[in-house]
Amino acid sequence: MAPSDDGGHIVMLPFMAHGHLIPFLALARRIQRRSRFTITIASTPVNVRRLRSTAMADPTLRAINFAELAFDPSAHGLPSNTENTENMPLTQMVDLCYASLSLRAPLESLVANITCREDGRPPVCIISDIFFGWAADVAKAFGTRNYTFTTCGAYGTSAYVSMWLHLPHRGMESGKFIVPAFPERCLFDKSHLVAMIREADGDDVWSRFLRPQFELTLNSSGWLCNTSEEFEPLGAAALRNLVKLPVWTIGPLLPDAIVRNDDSSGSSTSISEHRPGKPLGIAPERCVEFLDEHPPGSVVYVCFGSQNTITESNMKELAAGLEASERPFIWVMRPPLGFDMGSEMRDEWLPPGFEKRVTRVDEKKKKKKRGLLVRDWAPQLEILRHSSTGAFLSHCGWNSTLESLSQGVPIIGWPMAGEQAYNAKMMAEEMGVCVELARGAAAEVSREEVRRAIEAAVGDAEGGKGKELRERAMEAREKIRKAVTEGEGSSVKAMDEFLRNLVTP
Ligand SMILES: O=c1ccn([C@@H]2O[C@H](COP(=O)(O)OP(=O)(O)O[C@H]3O[C@H](CO)[C@@H](O)[C@H](O)[C@H]3O)[C@@H](O)[C@H]2O)c(=O)[nH]1
Repeated sequence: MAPSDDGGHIVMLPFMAHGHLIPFLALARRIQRRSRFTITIASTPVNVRRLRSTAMADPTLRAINFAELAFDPSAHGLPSNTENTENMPLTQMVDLCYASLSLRAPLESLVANITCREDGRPPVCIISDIFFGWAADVAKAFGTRNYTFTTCGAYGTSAYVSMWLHLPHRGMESGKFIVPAFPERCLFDKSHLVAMIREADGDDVWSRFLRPQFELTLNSSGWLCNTSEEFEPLGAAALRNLVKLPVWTIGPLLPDAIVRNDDSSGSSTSISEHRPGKPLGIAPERCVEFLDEHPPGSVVYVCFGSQNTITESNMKELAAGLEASERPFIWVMRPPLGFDMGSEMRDEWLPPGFEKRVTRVDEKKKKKKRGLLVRDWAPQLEILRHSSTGAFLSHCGWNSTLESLSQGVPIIGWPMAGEQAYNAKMMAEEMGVCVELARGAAAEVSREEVRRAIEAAVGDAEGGKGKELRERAMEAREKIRKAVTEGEGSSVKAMDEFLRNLVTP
């Protein structure tokens, strides 16, 4: 436990995306458990409503306060109620980023109210997302501190932020390049860059939003990162090198049930409601039932996070590759790129007869169902913690990465956006826990490549990578568990140090 504090107030400001809201909630829970601070998470009305309903259902979150910050999407060219990146095309995402700048005035009012309510004492600090660098100015104006929390890993964050701060990469002749803050041996490749950064020149829409925000985060009093020292030694060093501020590696912020040293494959409803305020596309029990029918380490889980999808032609090839692999699988499906991601799936997006073939049970031949198709949202944690799950075909979002490796499940990487390609690079080069299938949502993937990647991850062929990948993934799992072990874990100590620092004048 951290030293006793005087029960001040912490205000948290997550970016409006599930991949950010989820770790912010987890951070709030962790701080609350280890201190007496009052915590208020501030966000737009739709997001607050969802967060509240999650907190109501979870006793460990009940004491957390939520504050609505007034937000008018239509004033920024967004459809009404569009307050989250979920199912949002990239073209709208930039609008949401610019629109988020309008949260400054409501945040100032909130901080002023808290200050007034607490006899002129401002909040102890504002913990804000890396996309909200402006919160450092708000904190300063109220005579309090600001800490930046990156919901991504240290390696991925350092590469992402450093590349935006050191533009341009446009017209780069050679494929390989060094990224400031990283050692020379750690060369990056042009193919790691998503289009928006490859094409950025400092004066494009993304540069004009991201660069000032990242520069402002460097004025905060320190950074928190959702990782641990032993899990990402190179990334942690790179992040300190880049931001030149104190960095507390307080992660992975995962539910206790998933990190606990518990090898049982049973289901748990307590960890399934993972998307604030939205229902699951399938009951966790059905996934567990499917997984129970297959041998340990045999099932491939396919899911691309909360906001990514693939092209229609890749969807067909992925389906054909999964079929050709002859391995059992669970696939979380969303409409392909170019279609409304929140709409119903259509048969025409898959090879003819695919669903029927893979979900058929042949009683005579005693053949089990090969595939479980989940619409929109799966109970990912339950699936990953089941001993039958053998590999995760993932977009390499940081939460998915941590969730998978915390269970010793190796990754078949298909990074698509943000810092995902850097996560995949680190997992392949530094950790040896990932085979990369493709880079970019629009990369053309063939069924044979899919089949081979699956075989490399779950197959046992002599000379294949499977065994080594699984061993490395188990090593990663141990590092994660060690970091969050009460009393001795590096992340537990880092959290206590951070909390101690908050009460130090
Ligand atoms: O069917 C699903 C799909 C997702 N999830 C959960 O949703 C989260 C998804 O997070 P993540 O894997 O990080 O993916 P994104 O939603 O794409 O996350 C965004 O935020 C991350 C950092 O916070 C970044 O690493 C990513 O690049 C960025 O896209 C995870 O907790 C998953 O368990 C489910 O429970 N069921």
